[in-house]
Parts: sequence; structure tokens; C-alpha cells
Amino acid sequence: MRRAHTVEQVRSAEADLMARLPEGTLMQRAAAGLAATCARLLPRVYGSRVLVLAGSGDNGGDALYAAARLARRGARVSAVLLSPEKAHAAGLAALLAAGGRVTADQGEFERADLVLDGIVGIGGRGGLRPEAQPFAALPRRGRVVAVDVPSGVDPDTGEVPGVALRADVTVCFGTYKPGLLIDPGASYAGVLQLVGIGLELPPAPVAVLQHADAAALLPLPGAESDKYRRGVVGVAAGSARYPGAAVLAVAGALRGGAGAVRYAGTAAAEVVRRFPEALVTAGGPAEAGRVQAWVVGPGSGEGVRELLPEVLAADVPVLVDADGLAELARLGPDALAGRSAPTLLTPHTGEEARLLAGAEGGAPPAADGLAAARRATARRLAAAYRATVLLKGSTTVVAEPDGTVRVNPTGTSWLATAGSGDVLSGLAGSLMAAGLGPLDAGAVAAHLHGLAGRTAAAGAPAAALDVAEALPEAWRTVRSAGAGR
Ligand SMILES: NC(=O)C1=CN([C@@H]2O[C@H](COP(=O)(O)OP(=O)(O)OC[C@H]3O[C@@H](n4cnc5c(N)ncnc54)[C@H](O)[C@@H]3O)[C@@H](O)[C@H]2O)[C@@H](O)CC1
Ligand SMILES: Nc1ncnc2c1ncn2[C@@H]1O[C@H](COP(=O)(O)OP(=O)(O)O)[C@@H](O)[C@H]1O
Ligand SMILES: [K+]
Repeated sequence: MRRAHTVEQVRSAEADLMARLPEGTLMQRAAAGLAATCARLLPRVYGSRVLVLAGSGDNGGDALYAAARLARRGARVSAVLLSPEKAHAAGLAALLAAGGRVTADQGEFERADLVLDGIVGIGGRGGLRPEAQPFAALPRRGRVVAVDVPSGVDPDTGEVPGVALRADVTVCFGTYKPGLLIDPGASYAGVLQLVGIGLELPPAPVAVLQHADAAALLPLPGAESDKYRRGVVGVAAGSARYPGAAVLAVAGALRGGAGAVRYAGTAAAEVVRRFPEALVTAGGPAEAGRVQAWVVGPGSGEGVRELLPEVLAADVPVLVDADGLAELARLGPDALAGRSAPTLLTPHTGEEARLLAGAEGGAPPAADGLAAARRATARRLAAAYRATVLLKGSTTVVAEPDGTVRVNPTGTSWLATAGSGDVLSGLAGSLMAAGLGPLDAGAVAAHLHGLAGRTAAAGAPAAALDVAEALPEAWRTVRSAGAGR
């Protein structure tokens, strides 16, 4: 699991540790790790050109001390001081003593073999200031290493208000920061490298599953399993107008680990023609037989008005998607108030906007703003509906009402294709039927779905059904990383 902590948590852990250690120890640990990574990125340190962009805080201090270490190994180091009168004095002195120099020539950015971005770290707010903005657009020849956070990225949210400096590698200290894991910030961070500095941290509010974590959560049949014990998922989706959504949700559900898929709705004939293994009824959910979790909403059309309350009344986990979310936005959070089993909502940002308006009143907020602040808005939505929220998009965010968040970066923009969300809902519902809680089910589903999207769209467009068909391969990839189970 890759875990991230908020700026407030990092500051508090730093304060505890600094109180016990000689002054400057933490910064020296950070600088040593940073310099070691830089040295690995250069073909050789001696003679290479290194440019430091140093802001006015400790982030600049880290960069200057690391650069001093490189200068002592023979690198030709220059530093641009963004606020010369406020530069980290001791770090600058160390660099000058090691033979580095100060420059105001922006052309050095392009000539450098390596640029250290120490403009701003966890103290940064509100995007890059004007004096630093030109560097984001300059041509570059060498690699850019961000110190702790790419400058211009909000460390807590991943928001990029304005411009930010795109890094090839981000060396982060003590723990990952949420903004390095969540788009748009994550797309500026490049490869992440964690340098331990000895912080003692509380449980992480944000985490990213690695393959082995997903493998440990996958529901695998035991020797004594039968189809009912593996869990049965019900799919209430599709309509005469949109039968395809039913087919796609069932396609996802069949590859999620439940032992059987029941389908209830007017697309029963299409579903069974495509998937003879599905147990179908053309009636409503009440005629479907027992299930351990329901998926409701994809392509349901107007029929969702009767369907949603009926499914929500069942005392089993329910995943609400698509038309189900539109109806839920109309009804507001009270529609979930009587439920004791988990509810998982799977909106994209447009649906999220309507759900927020349904809870908070007023017009739906602009979808662009929601996408840029996805961790915060997913948590807001989860709290408002007291349900788990899986917010789809370039980084998928799964948020619990208590604020716990998992983020998923495995996807690809090829997944932005009609119907791929229907596959995801079937898959996540199937995982819930197999016994996973909504946070795990959402995170594992997003992880597998993202991988399947990559496999299906290896260099070419993939249709939603291709994504469903690539799910078994995604299971195998994940399981081979968690080998031994
Ligand atoms: N506190 C510690 O002991 C440690 C801190 N570390 C480093 O210290 C950093 C945090 O240092 P600080 O708290 O000094 O904060 P930063 O250095 O991240 O930023 C604060 C400074 O940047 C300016 N600033 C804020 N927003 C800006 C913007 N948008 N554009 C340009 N300038 C902006 C502020 O005026 C302030 O002077 C971490 O990211 C990490 O790199 C590490 O050395 C590990 C130990
Ligand atoms: N730019 C992107 N990068 C990665 N994944 C994306 C991107 N855009 C969309 N997706 C994923 O594609 C799926 C689309 O789902 P959705 O919007 O519900 O489409 P539909 O309703 O047509 O099925 C989601 O899993 C979402 O996370
Ligand atoms: K930085």
C-alpha cells in the first residue's frame, strides 16, 4: 500500500521528531536522500550541470544542501534564488562553500543536465507565484527532480491552480503527500521516490493499492466453496431503450468473483443471449431470487423511479450508478437514511455535481472544478449521503463517509468510452456480493478495471466489452504480484 499523509500530519510528526533531534538533522537526512537520487539519475556527477531553483522556505533549503553535496562530487551547480533576500541562508552558504554559484540566467534551465525544483514544498498554497511561473514553460534538456512536491501542485489535494513545474522524478520525504497521488497533481509528479527521515506517522487518510494489496483482497474460492457461498450479485440495469448497459454490467459482474449473477429487468432476453450463464428474469428485483448485493441504475431509464426504492429497501449492499444516481440526486440523501447495509455510489463528475446539488441545494457546481479537487469533493459527497463514493475519472477516488480515501491510478484515458462505467459497476457489485466492504470493493474494482483498460487498449481504442473481457488477465497480473496465495 502506498500511503499518503496530509501536510498537517507531516508537520506534527516533524515537530515531534525535531524536538528530539539536533537542529538540522531532518533537513540533512532529506538532502542526503535527495542528492543520492540525483546522483543515480546522472550518468556521472562529476562535470554535470545542475541547476537549483530555490524558493524562500525549507524546500529551497533541502535543494541547496543536496546541490552542495553534488557540487562536492564535482557537479557544476548554479542556483536561481526566487526571493534572493529570503533564501535559506545556511543551505546557500553550504552550496557556495562547495563551489556552487548564484545565477539569474534562465537559459541555464535549458542547458542543465538536472534541475532541482526546490521552489516550494508542503508550504505551498495557491499555485506558483509570478516570478516562478516562467520555468514551467521553458524548454528543457535534462531531467527535473521535484523536491518533496512539484512546485505549483497543492500537496493536500492535487489541485493545480494555474501552472506547475512538471517533474520526471519527485523525491518525497517521510511519506507520500495526497497531491502526488491524485490528478491533476499526480500527472506532474513523474516517478515517485520516498526518502525515509524517521517520522512517526498516524494511520494514513489516503492510500493507493499496489498489486499485492489488491491480490490479498481478491475473493478466491476455497475447496468447499459453492456458487452460493461465493456470493450472488443481482443486476437491475438496462431498459428497452438501453439494453446494452445491462449486458455490460453483467459482463463486469461475471468477472468480479461472485459465484452467480442474477439479472432482473426488461433486457433479460439480450442478457441471456449474450451470457447464457446469467440467471435472468424479465420481472423486477423481487422476482430475481436471493442476492448478496445489488447493482442498480446503468441504462435503467425512467424505470429507475420504481426500481431504486425497491432495491434500496433490500438489506444487502447496493451499488448505485448512472440513472440510479440521477434519481438519488432528485430524492436527496434521505433516500438512504433507512439503510443499514453499505451503499456504494459510483458517479463521474457530472453525476457528482447533481448529487451535491441534491444534498446541498442550489445549482450543480461546475464539473471542471470538481474534477480538479476530487479528493475533497468525493469526501464531501460521501459525508452528505453517508455512503461510500467511487468518483470516476483520470484518478478514481473512493471515499468513505469518515473521510478515508483510496485512490486508483491504474486507469488510462482509453477507458473514457461509452459503457466502460457499466462494466465497472458490475465488477464492483460482484466484489461486494463476494464479501468485500464498499471501500475495498470500489478500490479493487477500480484497480482491476484500470489494468483491464490498459490491456484492452494496448495502442488502439477499446470498446467497453473488450475491457470486461480483459478482466481475467487483470486478475492474473494482480495475483502473480501477490504470489503465494
Ligand atoms: N520542517 C522540516 O524539518 C523538514 C522540512 N522539509 C522540507 O521543508 C519543506 C517545507 O518547508 P516550509 O515550511 O519552509 O515551506 P516551503 O519551503 O514549502 O514553502 C514556504 C515558502 O514558500 C513561499 N511560498 C508559498 N507558496 C508559494 C508559491 N505558491 N509560490 C512560491 N513561493 C511560495 C512562502 O512564502 C514561504 O517562504 C518540505 O516540503 C520539505 O521539502 C524537509 O527538509 C524535511 C524536514
Ligand atoms: N481520462 C481518464 N483516465 C482514466 N480513466 C478514465 C478517464 N476518463 C474516464 N475514465 C474511466 O472510464 C470509466 C467511464 O465511466 P462512465 O463515465 O460511467 O462511462 P459510461 O457511463 O459511458 O459507462 C470510469 O471507470 C472512469 O474512471
Ligand atoms: K518543490
